[in-house]
Amino acid sequence: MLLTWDAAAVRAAEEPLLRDGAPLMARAATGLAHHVARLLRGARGAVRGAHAVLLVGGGNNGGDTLHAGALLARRGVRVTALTTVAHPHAEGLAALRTAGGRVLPVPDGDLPAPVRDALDGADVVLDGLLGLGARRGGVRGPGAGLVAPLADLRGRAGAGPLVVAVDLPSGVGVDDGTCAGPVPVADVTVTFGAPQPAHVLPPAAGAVGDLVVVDIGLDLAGPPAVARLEAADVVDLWPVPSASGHKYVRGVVGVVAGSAAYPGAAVLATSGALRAGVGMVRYLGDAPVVAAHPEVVAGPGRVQAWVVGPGVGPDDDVQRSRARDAVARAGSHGEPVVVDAGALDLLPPHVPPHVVLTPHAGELATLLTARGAAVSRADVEASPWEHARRAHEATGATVLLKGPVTVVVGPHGAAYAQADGPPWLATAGAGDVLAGVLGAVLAGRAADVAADPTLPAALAALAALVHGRAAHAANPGGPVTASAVADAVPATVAALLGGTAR
Ligand SMILES: NC(=O)C1=CN([C@@H]2O[C@H](COP(=O)(O)OP(=O)(O)OC[C@H]3O[C@@H](n4cnc5c(N)ncnc54)[C@H](O)[C@@H]3O)[C@@H](O)[C@H]2O)[C@@H](O)CC1
Ligand SMILES: [K+]
Repeated sequence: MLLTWDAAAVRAAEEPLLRDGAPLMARAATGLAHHVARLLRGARGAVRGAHAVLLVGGGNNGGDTLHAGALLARRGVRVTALTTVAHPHAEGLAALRTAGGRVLPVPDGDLPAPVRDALDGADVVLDGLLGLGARRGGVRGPGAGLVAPLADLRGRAGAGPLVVAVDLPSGVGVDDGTCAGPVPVADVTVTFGAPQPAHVLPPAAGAVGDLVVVDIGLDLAGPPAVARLEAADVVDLWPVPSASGHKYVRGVVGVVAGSAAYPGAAVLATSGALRAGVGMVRYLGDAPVVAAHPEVVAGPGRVQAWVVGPGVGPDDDVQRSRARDAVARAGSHGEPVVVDAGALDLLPPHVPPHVVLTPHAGELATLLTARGAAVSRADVEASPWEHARRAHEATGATVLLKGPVTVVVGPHGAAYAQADGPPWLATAGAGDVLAGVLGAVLAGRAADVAADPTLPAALAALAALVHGRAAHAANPGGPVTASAVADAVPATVAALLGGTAR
């Protein structure tokens, strides 16, 4: 599991070490220079003779970058520092100059020709404008003028420089993953001590690239902020049937899905549940689910978890009433419920955390707006983490917000950000499959869910992980259909449980 700590926790961990005189900046710069050299060797076969351009801001992030530049210069790299403040880190600047690095001040406004030429000729650009000290609003001042030219250079297919973010892509909201202004997009981010929420939360996570953590000796004592489940975590969470387990012990999922307009949603949600290895699926509705899946039992009966809402239309009073009943039962009897799509407007004022909402950004905006906050889809997309949290706080439910990075928020600080699926996964019906997979894992672990209010969040992240990986497996590198994603779930689970996955 990848754990992150917020800026205050990282600073608190640094503080006693700095008081004792531990050379944290030297450790950070040494690790940074090591990874930049490794990347240069990989990209061009040699470190010596490469051209590194440093984007230098006014704080210690710029200091790390200048010191790393000095180390690279000593290894034969031609280093140019583009300084965006009048007084960059003094020691770092002196070290770079002593090592033979060149320094070019960047003014406000148009970039002078030598600055443009330096960027044009760079093999690697180190983004050291802002790190932990970034205040909300993106990069301001002369540094902001470097972001667009850098993006243009990266756009040159195969010919642009490698971009390495120092600690964080400059200007991201460290604790909430927002990008309120222009942010340089990195190929690799080298962070120090511990990852932070912005490394995993959208939209900032999209600017991080590959994440490398350099150990500078921090002891992160407090609770982590946002987690990301990895392949190795699946075996601890997935409901694996015991040899003696019968179908009721393995979990029965009740599905309330589909309507005349969207019968396919019911088939896909049911596919997701079946392929994830549930004991049995009971289907309530008129869609041709049993024809598609003969193993499904039509009609009511005992279930361990519900999936309600996929393809349920706003005028379908019968399905809506069934969905409403399932959500109400979750409050009184404790069966977990996945509430998706057409059932999201049926929530009572407050529900327990084993009610898991699975909206996309537009649906979350509608849900929050219905509860008195004027929120647009764009607001949610700009700050998915904040809005998922608000939805959890407003409803009590565990919230899984779908997107390129799926964010999950539950009670007691349970929080996950999963980036497992390819962009191809943004396809009709994929969300129905996810709802089914999540219903299956909730049913399979219903007894544990009753005992641990944070478990639904972990299981929601688990379902997102498996769903995303199934999309990769369905057609590596190419388009997928929702049905193909569902079909890939059993082998994906087997690989993850068998330890054959990466
Ligand atoms: N504290 C420590 O001992 C360590 C810090 N390290 C580095 O230090 C960084 C944090 O350093 P700082 O606290 O100096 O902060 P930063 O270097 O992130 O930035 C602070 C500076 O940026 C300015 N600034 C803030 N928001 C801005 C914006 N939106 N646009 C333009 N300028 C803005 C501030 O006025 C200040 O001058 C970490 O990210 C890491 O790279 C590492 O050297 C490891 C050890
Ligand atoms: K940075």
